[in-house]
Amino acid sequence: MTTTILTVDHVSKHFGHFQALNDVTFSINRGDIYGLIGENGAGKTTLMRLITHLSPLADGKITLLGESATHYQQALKHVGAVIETPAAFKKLTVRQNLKLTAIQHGIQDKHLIDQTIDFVGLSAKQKTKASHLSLGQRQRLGLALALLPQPDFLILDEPINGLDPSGIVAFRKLLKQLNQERNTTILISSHILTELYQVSTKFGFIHHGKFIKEVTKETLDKENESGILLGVSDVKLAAQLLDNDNIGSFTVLNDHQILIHNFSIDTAKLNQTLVTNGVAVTNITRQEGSLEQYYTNLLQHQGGNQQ
Ligand SMILES: Nc1ncnc2c1ncn2[C@@H]1O[C@H](COP(=O)(O)OP(=O)(O)OP(=O)(O)O)[C@@H](O)[C@H]1O
Repeated sequence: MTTTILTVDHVSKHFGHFQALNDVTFSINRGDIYGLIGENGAGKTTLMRLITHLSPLADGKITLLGESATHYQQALKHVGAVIETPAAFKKLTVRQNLKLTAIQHGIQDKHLIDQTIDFVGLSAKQKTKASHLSLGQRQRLGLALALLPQPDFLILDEPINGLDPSGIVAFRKLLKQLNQERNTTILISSHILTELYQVSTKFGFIHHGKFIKEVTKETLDKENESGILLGVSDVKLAAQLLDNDNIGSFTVLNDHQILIHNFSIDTAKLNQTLVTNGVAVTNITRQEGSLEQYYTNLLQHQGGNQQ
């Protein structure tokens, strides 16, 4: 059963005469890692600020963990967020910042502080004041503060900014780990689309304040013609064998090629099945279309990216 964590229903936001969000409607299911994509000024941060009540909601409705009105604040206790500058106290050390957050959330378990510092890779810096941390380390501290209360839903606005390449890899692992081991649902925005592609299960696109498209990673891969490209001597027989093997969705591209819309198949096993049944396999390769390309095409259909 899918549970909806967040529903944004016909939400608009004005700053004076300027409309930053225009009738935005979408929802996020439990377990999703939802990548939010849009140009500078598209409205991503504004949307995240509305969800977390950092900015007042005037038009539309937002339902968080089933709550939209009086108990919204209660629901927010299950949300961790890093939006814009992480909210650490500069004069306090890493550890003191976490202690303070623990007190604010009534967290008694002292090990949780150690675990969280370790989890974000700041053990060596736990006695360092927040003001003396590098940009990437401050990002990690912000994440630690958001993670400490073990939220069900994590909202991250451009969290990869300022991380070095190994930091980005560690961060990706960390998000996947949170999602898989703690079933944490994540809403994340980033302009680094290659990275966003690697972590997200679904993508939402915002353009000039409008929510223009939502696509699952699976559909995106299909539309991008991404998957395992199989070169075979007999496509008809190969297709039958793939069906018998319940390999999942695939497309016969031409007389010699089949595209399997699933990167996680066991290619060695597949090769063996085909060869044993008399199908010569000429090649098995990964074919990847990019999220960047998909986004560029989407913007072209929106009539370019003029302001
Ligand atoms: N407090 C404010 N007052 C006036 N305009 C605002 C305010 N906050 C945001 N805006 C405007 O709303 C629009 C959306 O801004 P927002 O920060 O949500 O964009 P974004 O998608 O997060 O962009 P970026 O990728 O650059 O971070 C921008 O044009 C911005 O100038």
